[in-house]
Amino acid sequence: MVICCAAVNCSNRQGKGEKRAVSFHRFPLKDSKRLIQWLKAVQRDNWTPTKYSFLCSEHFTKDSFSKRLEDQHRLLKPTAVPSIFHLTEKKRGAGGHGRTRRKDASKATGGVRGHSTAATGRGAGWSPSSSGNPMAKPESRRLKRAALQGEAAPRAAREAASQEQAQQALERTPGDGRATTVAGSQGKAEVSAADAGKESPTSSVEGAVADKSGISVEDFTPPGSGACKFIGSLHSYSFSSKHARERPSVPREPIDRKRPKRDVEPSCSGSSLGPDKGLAQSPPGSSLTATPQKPSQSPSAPPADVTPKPATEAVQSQHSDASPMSINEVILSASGACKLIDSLHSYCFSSRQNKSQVCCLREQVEKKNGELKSLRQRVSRSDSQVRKLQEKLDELRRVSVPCPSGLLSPSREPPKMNPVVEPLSWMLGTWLSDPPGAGTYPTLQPFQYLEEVHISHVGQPMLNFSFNSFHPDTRKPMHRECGFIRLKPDTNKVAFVSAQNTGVVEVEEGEVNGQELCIASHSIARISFAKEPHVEQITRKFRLNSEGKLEQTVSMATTTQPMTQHLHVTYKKVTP
Ligand code: HEM
Repeated sequence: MVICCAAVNCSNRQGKGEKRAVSFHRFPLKDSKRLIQWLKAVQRDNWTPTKYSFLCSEHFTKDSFSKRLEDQHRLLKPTAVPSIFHLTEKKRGAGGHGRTRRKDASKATGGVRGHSTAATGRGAGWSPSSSGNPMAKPESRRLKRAALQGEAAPRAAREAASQEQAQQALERTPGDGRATTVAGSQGKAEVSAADAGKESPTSSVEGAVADKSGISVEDFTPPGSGACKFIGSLHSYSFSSKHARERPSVPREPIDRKRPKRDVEPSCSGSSLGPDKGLAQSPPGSSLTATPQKPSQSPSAPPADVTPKPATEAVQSQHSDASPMSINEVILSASGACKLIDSLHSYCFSSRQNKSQVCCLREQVEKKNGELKSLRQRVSRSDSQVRKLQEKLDELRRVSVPCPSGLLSPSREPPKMNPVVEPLSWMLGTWLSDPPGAGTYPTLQPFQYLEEVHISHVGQPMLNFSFNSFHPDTRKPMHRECGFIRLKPDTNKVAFVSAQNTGVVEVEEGEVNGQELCIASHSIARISFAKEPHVEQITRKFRLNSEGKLEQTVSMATTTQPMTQHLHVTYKKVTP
C-alpha cells in the first residue's frame, strides 16, 4: 500500500522525493478529542479517516516534532495538531497541472506564531467582503479574541498598518484566507479550522453557512450525522442563552483592566462569535469588543471607511452604546458551554467509531458461532463413537471375565483349582469357534455356526461349561447347553452332565486320556413336547490339537437316523 497524505491539495506520498524528507503520521483515531482537532484542520468534506490515513509532516510546524535524528523518522509529539494547509489549488498556467501553491499561512501573517500581530491585523483589515466569507469566520474570531486577550489595544492601533498587510496576505489566499495561525496572550498558537472548499469564494461571501458556533458542521461531520448537527446547534444556543442570561450582571468595564489575559479556548475559539452575530462584521477596531446581540450595528459599516481605532477605545464605545457585557465576558461565559459541547462532538465521533467496532465484533461473533456449531457437531459425532466403544468394551469384559459373580472372589483372585479336575485343566478357558463350526446330518442341509465356549472352575472338583452357538450371519442365538464335567477321584473316568435349550438333558460318560476326552451318552431325557425326531444316542470327542486349539466332534443317532456326525468345530482360546 502506498502511503499518501490525506490533506487537501497535498500530493505527497511515500517514496516520492528525497527519502525521509517527508514523514507520514497516522490520524489519532483513539484520541477522539485530538482527532477532531485534526479533522478540523484538515477540512475534508464527507471524509472519515481510517487507520490507513496519514498526514505528511509538511502540515505540522517544526515544534510539533520532538526529535529528528539523521537516521530516524520524525517523531510527532503526542499533542501535535496539524496547522499548515493549502486548501485551494492554483494552477500555474493555462492547462497546467501545477502543484498546489504551498503557502504557509503563518508565514503569510508574518510567520509569527503566538503574536497578536496577525490577529490584530485581521481585525484591522476586516471588511464585509471578508467577513461574509464563512471560511474566514472562525479565523476572524480567533484573531479578534487573541487580540482582545493577548495584546493591548493601543498596540493594535500602532500596528494597524502592518496588520493590514497581514490581512491582505491572508486574503491573498484565494477565496478564503483560511490557513493561518492565531495566538493568545501566552504565546500559544492555534490553527484555524475553517471550512474548506465547499463554496467558491464569491458565493461564500453571501452564503455564509457556518453555524453560530463558528464550527461549520460540515467541518468534520459526515453527511447525515444528525447528532453532530444538533450538537453544533447547541453552540449557538449556549452562546446566546449564556449571553442573555449573564448580560445584566456583567459590569460594564473594559476587559483589559479587570480581566486577566487568557488563552484562546482551544476547542471553541472563534466558535462563539460569528459575522452573523455582529462581531465579525464590526469595524476593525470594534472587532475587539463587539456585542454579539447587536447585529444591527455592524453589517452595514463600510470597511473602506473604517479607520482602525485603539482597541480600548472601541471597547468603551461599544459597551457604553450597546451592551453592558464585554466580549471577554461573552467568551468566558460561553467557553464552558462550548467545552461541554465540544466534548459531545467527541462523543459523537467516538460513538461512530464504536458503531463500526460493533459491526466488526458482530462479524466476529457470527464467525465464532459458525465455528462453535461445527465443533458441536464434531463433539456429537465423538460422543456416539465413545458410546459404541463403551458398548464394545462392556461386551469384551463380559466375555473375558470367567467368573462374573463377585461373590466368589471379592479379592478378584482366581479360585485355586481343585486337583481332582487337574486332568481336564487343558479344557479350561474361553474359546471361540475358529473357523466357524460345520453342521451336517443326513436329513439336513450342511450349515455353519459360530460358537462361544466357557469352561471354568470355582475351586470345586468339577468344571463348569457353557456352549452357545450363533447364526454366522445374523448372530442370532441357536443351540445352547450348559452343565458340569466331573472326574471320578483318582481315576480318568469323566461324567458330562448337560442341559440343552432344545429340552434335552443328558449324561455322557467316558475317559480322559492326556488332552483328549471321549464320552458317550449314558442317559437322555427330554421334555414331553420336544421336537421330533428325538435324539437317542450322542457321542462327543474333545481334544487339544497340536496348534493349541480345542476341537469338538458330535455325532448322534435319532429315531430316524443311525449314528452320524452332526457337528465339527475348532476353537481358539481367547483367554490365557
Ligand atoms: C449335542 C448337541 C445336539 C444335539 C443332541 C442335537 C440334536 C439335533 C436333532 C435331533 C436334530 C433333528 C435332526 C433331524 O431333523 O433329522 C437337530 C437338528 C438341527 N441341529 Fe442339532 N443337536 C445338537 C447340537 C447342535 C448344535 C450345537 C447346533 C448348532 C447350531 C445344531 C444345529 C442344528 C440344526 C440347524 C438343525 C436343523 C434344524 C432344526 O431341526 O432345528 N445342533 N439337532
